[in-house]
Amino acid sequence: MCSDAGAVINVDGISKFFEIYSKPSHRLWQMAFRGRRCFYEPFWALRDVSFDVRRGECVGIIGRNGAGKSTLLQVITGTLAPSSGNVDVKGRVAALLELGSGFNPEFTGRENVYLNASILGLTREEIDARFDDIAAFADIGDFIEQPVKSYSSGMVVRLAFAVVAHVDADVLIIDEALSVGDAFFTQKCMRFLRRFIAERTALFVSHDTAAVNSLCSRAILMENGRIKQIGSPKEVTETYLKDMYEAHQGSSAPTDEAAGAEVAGDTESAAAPEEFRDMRADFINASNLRNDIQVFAFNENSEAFGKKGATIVDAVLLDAENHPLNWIVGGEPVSLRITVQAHKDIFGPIVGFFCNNRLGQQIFGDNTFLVYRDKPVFLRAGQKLSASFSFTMPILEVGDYSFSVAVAEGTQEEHVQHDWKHDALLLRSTTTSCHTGMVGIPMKQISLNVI
Ligand SMILES: Nc1ncnc2c1ncn2[C@@H]1O[C@H](COP(=O)(O)OP(=O)(O)OP(=O)(O)O)[C@@H](O)[C@H]1O
Repeated sequence: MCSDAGAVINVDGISKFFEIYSKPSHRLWQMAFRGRRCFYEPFWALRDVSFDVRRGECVGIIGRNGAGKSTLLQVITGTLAPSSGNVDVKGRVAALLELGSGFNPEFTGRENVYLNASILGLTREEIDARFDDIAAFADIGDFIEQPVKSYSSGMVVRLAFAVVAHVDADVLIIDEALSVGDAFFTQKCMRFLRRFIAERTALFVSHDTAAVNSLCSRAILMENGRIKQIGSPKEVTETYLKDMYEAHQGSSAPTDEAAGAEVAGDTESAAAPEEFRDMRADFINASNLRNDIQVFAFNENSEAFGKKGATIVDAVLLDAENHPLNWIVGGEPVSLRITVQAHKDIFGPIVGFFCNNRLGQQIFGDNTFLVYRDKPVFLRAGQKLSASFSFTMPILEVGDYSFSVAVAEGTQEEHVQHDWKHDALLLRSTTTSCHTGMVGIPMKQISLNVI
């Protein structure tokens, strides 16, 4: 293939086979015969794979289990030699491949930071200067002084990501690492990745089509060791989902039909509910499709920015009687109460929130500005203010979510941000009826009419 002169990564006709032996003894024979006879069957994990990645691109690689994604990344990072073809990568490459594969389990976190960062090209002085930032990013407390073998998988990925985020890499290669961390950490990584790929280059393997669509500028679909499609993330993830759907179609169909039959029952009587409520709510909430959402306590130490003329001291979800909730159900009414402490006089406070999914995509949010536009509130230093938002909780897909909360002063267009707390309130959706789109909207009415 003709390579692109501006490419940071050039993958040119890569093929890779693994030697598959039917008996362990054949491996010994193979060594003894030194290639004069062949005792293995070649298994082609990659066949004639070619593509370029330019600076400023983030390319997502998706495909079913065994499609060859990890093998491809290992060939690109140089941990695996290709059987044929060439790879050329310009600049410093930092990779997060198999979980913790770069760590020595007997060494402490601190020792592994020094080991890994020096392998990635930093001098001892550079690592000394960055160590505190790396430890703060990993946020694993005193575990940094413990051997890595005592870490949970989440801690390993935190430390590994913290190292690669601080080595001034030109190219970042990530293999599914983000699926291991918790929601706070995933969002911190996402914020870092967005900044990183604005200027540099990343390759990102994932089964998560939302992550690929959110982060990547291009995507590659792998199938049986070959490239099936290269294109926009949207096009490529659509093909991937279509392939997955076709492969699994048989098994999921009866469940959908069962739910549909119940719902379609009596559309006339359910046509005009007195309150806004999904017409299927009773059926859904009595089944394992109920959208159970665990609510964690307000995290006052979450990452924050702002001038701190006022700070947010609490955020809580409440029921209709103003009782704090640690469990809510998607599709049901709920209130979010945000409490602000003023440290100076604030004229015209605006309090708002965003609900983010685990990729940091803002899926919904609101603020108090429009309601108080013509009657701004005056808050004196030392006073507290409570802002309340009552709404119907959308139905969330299974996964981790967070509320970011903020207080500003001024107008929608021109304001001073006093306190923006990322991920102040964590939610975990454990079961759901929502499998398409970013959230499910409760449906007031659904009907079928033969006309
Ligand atoms: N060392 C090895 N020896 C033999 N076969 C291997 C080896 N490593 C990978 N394979 C095979 O190569 C194929 C591609 O594997 P690879 O791990 O690259 O797939 P993948 O797309 O990353 O899959 P997954 O999504 O499950 O991680 C698989 O069929 C796998 O079994």
